[in-house]
Amino acid sequence: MKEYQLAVERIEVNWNYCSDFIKNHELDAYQAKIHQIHEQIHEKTGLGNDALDWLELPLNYEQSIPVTKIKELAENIRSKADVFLVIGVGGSYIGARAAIEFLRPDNNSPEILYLGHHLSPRYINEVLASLEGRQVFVNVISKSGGTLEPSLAFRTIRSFMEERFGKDEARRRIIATTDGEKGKLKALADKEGYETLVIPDGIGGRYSVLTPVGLLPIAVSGVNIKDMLNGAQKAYEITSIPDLDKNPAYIYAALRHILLQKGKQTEILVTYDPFAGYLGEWWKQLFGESEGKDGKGIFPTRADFTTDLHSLGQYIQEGSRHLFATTVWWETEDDLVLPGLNYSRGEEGDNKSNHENDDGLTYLQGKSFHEINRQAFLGTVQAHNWGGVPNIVISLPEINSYYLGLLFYFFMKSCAASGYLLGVNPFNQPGVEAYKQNVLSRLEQI
Ligand SMILES: O=P(O)(O)OC[C@H]1O[C@](O)(CO)[C@@H](O)[C@@H]1O
Repeated sequence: MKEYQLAVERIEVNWNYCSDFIKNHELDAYQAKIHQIHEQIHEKTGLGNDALDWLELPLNYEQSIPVTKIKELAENIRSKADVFLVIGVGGSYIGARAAIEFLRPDNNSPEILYLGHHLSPRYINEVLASLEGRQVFVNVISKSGGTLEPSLAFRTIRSFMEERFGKDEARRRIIATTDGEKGKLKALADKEGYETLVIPDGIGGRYSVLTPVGLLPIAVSGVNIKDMLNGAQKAYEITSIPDLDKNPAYIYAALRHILLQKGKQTEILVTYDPFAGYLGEWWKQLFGESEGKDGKGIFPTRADFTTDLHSLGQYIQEGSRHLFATTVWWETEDDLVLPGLNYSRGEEGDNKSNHENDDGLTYLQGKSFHEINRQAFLGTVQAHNWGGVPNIVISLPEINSYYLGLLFYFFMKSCAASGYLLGVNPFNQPGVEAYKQNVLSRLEQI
């Protein structure tokens, strides 16, 4: 490999700001291993191979996903609801929230609220209060159908809905997204006659954003889910090449693995847009649950720049050197130009009263915020690199559903390869059970 970047279909992975830490011959040495991993993923012969049904999902999505049904349900909800309540935790809500908050709901969208992702009574009370007097529709999402937080939230909301709308009308307003056969939620949905959407077998929560789990809420927000699936389809194409030097998902996996071998045990996903916060949360679950096992794995965390440069920036520049960053940079057309301040508080012609450069920022007048943000990004990756923090940069050309679908799939594919590079099963999460069992046994005693 000669360059420090790989651009395919306008997604670019750039490791220029890792050059003090990664030499391209080290990357080249991953070629054979990546070929082997590619085979394990695509032939489904590796660890956890029964959970790889997300892999080809975008390829013929019209066959594997009930897109028309999802769109019809979404249109019905959009025409009737003031509030759409998404109940779920982890992979059963974060992907949808990431897309909705990043792409921003359109004007015809109901307000979208989230429940079932924690147990705080203050929060639940506030959501309940905000439903009063409004038309409410509910999507309860749980693959297992028995996770504590969404189950408790759904019981609370069922009680509210049945009291408020009557049992019959309540059941017309509830959609359950769950397993096609098993689980308490499936049994309840059958008994009550709720509309159901099936989470395909062989797809774990954190790999499910492009299934009905994510697609119904995303469609309710007004996003074109076909565009998103088309983006994922393109990502399938460009990440289904076994060659490391042509496949951006494998490059990202190999770069992370090299950095881990060099003691960089913490990865910060950096974005420069506060609407990308849940995208970072989705990425955190994806990599955290997939890799953190058997005493291995990079600890994934996220930061929102430039905001967090004023809190974490000091540590990143000069603290313990166990960090690397992955910046996701998006081009945007949604820009704003820094205005001038051509006012005068005194008499016309009175030079003393000309305050237009009071803040010393007139040199930036007429410049766009996006360009200023870009300079902040470029200045920051360089400074952090000087401080011993390597930076991988992933760039995308536009903020839209197509490129978000592409990015979701890119990360999932990369994560599968990353897990195999580490030698772990990237599709299970046995460690989550310990806390769950412990909490449940305590709850039985209160
Ligand atoms: O969809 P479910 O079964 O409620 O699970 C929600 C989340 O909980 C976990 O099982 C871990 O607690 C995640 O892997 C999953 O995304």
